Amino acid sequence: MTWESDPTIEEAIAAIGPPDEAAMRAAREHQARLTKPPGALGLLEGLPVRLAGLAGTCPPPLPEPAAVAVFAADHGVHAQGVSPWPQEVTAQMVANFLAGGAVVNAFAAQVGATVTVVDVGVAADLADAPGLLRRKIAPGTADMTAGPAMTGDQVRRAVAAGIEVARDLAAAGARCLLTGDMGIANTTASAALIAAFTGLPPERVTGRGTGIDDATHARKIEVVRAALVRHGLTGPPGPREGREAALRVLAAVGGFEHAALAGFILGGAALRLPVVLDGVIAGAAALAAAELAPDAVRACVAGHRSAEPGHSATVDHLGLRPLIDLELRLGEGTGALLALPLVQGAVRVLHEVATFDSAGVSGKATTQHHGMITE
Ligand SMILES: Cc1cc2ncn([C@H]3O[C@H](COP(=O)(O)O)[C@@H](O)[C@H]3O)c2cc1C
Ligand SMILES: O=C(O)c1cccnc1
Repeated sequence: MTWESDPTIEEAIAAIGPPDEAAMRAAREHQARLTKPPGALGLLEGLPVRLAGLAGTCPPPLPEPAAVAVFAADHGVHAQGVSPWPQEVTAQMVANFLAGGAVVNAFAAQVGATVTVVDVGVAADLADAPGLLRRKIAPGTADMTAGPAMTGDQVRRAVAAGIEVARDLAAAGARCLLTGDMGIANTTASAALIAAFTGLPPERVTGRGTGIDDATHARKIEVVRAALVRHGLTGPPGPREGREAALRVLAAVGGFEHAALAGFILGGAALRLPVVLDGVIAGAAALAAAELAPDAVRACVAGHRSAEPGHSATVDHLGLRPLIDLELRLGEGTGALLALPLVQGAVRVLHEVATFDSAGVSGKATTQHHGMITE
C-alpha cells in the first residue's frame, strides 16, 4: 500500500485553521445586547458564536442556501450477513433519491435544501442514472474481515472526491453543507470505525442498523471484532500518528461513503462553511476528519442523535451536542435536514433581533430595594 500525499487533501487540510477569536467575542457581545434575557436561547446561543469563529465575521453569514450530498456505496462486509437487506437496495435507493421519492427528498423539500446524489462506490453500474454525480472509486469495498476494505489509492481518491463535492456545491452557491449516506451494511463499517477511533469495544458501538434480530446483532458484533483484530485496531487508539494513520483506519474498515464524507467535512471546513452532520455514518466519518485535521470539528454541527449506540459515543468523543433527538435511524441526511432550520434560526437571531438600545427596551435591574426595581 502506498501513502503518498494527495494535493487535494493536503490543500484542504492546510486551509483549516483555528477559530477567529475576535469574531467570536463580537458575536458574544452582540448577543448580550439582544432583546431577550441572557442565555434564554440555550444551546442556540453558543452555535452562532461558534459559526462566527468559523466564518471570521460577526454576524456569520446566514447558512443558506443549504445542500445535502448523499454519498452512496456498497460494502464487501455485506457478505458476512450483517444486514437483512440485499445489497441491490443501495442502487435502488439511489434511483429513488434521483426520482425524488425518498425521505431525504421530502425533508429537503420541507426545509428548502437541494439534494445531490454521489456514487462513490455502488456495486451496480448506474451509468444511465440521470442527475447522478459519478465519482465511483470501485464497485463496492472489499470485505474488511478478509483484508483492507480499500487500497491506499482508493481511500485517498474517495476523500478527495468528497472535498471536491463540497467545493463544487459551494461554488454553486451553497452556504451550508449537510451530510447524507446510502449503503447497505454501512452501519457495520461505521461501528468498526468508531471502535477504532474511540477505543471502545465493539459491543458498545455496534447497533441494529436497519433493524436486525438478536442473533444477527451478535454476529455483527463478532464481525466488527474480527475486522478490528485482523487490522490491529483493538483497544485504545495509540498516540496520533498523523494523517497516514487515519487514512489507514479508513482504508482498513471504512466504506467509500465514509471516506468521501470525511473529505466533504474537510472541504466544508476549509471553505469555512458549516457542515451539519447526520447520524452514525456521518459521525464515523467525522472521527476520521478530526484525526486528519482536528480543527475540522469546529465546522461540524451534530444535527441529531441517532438511535445507534455508537453515535452517542462519537458525538461525545468529538465534543459535539446533537440539536435534536427523535430516535431516528435512517441516514440519507434526514436528521441533518430536520436540524437545519434550528441552525439557520440561531444565526438569523444575530442578523435580525433588535438590541435593547435600538428597540428602547429596558435592561435587567441591577439592584432591588424594598420590592422596587431600580437600575
Ligand atoms: C429501504 C432503505 C432505505 C434506507 N435509507 C437509508 N438507509 C440506511 O440503512 C443502511 C444501513 O443499515 P444496515 O447497516 O443495517 O444495512 C444504509 O444504507 C443507510 O443509509 C436505508 C436502508 C433501507 C433498507
Ligand atoms: O444513524 C444513522 O444515520 C443510521 C442508523 C441506522 C441505519 N442507517 C443510518
